[in-house]
Amino acid sequence: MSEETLAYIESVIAERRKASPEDSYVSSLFHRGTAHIAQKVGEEAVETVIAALAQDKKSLESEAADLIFHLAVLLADRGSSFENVFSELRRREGVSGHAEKAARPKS
Ligand SMILES: N=c1c2ncn([C@@H]3O[C@H](COP(=O)(O)OP(=O)(O)OP(=O)(O)O)[C@@H](O)[C@H]3O)c2ncn1[C@@H]1O[C@H](COP(=O)(O)O)[C@@H](O)[C@H]1O
Repeated sequence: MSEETLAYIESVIAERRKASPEDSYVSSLFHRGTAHIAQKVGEEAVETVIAALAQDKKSLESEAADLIFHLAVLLADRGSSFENVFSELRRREGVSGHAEKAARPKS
């Protein structure tokens, strides 16, 4: 999924949240609130893991699409966007995950 596709999905979500919840699944998610949207992200993540472990590539791709879609709704609900997520990923470029974890403040 390219950045262009994610930007398109975000624009569809911004438009559809103005519709009535009866007509639009996107709008119904916003109306049910952050906790419900977050729960949907969790459910789709679990369904993605199950599809991966079942070694079913088509289901994995379908569940991953559901996961990314619901994550886009959650980011919008919290006033954020994939652009901010991409910035964070770009900030991490060139830093090994092992080195980054070792540099985290100890809790
Ligand atoms: N990309 C998506 C998309 N991906 C997944 N889904 C929906 O996400 C839901 C996930 O299925 P689930 O079985 O987990 O959900 P559910 O159990 O029916 O829901 P709950 O009863 O648990 O709340 C399904 O209703 C899917 O249709 C999506 N719904 C909408 N979009 C995009 O948003 C656009 C606008 O949609 P509407 O707002 O519905 O017009 C669409 O044209 C698409 O581009």
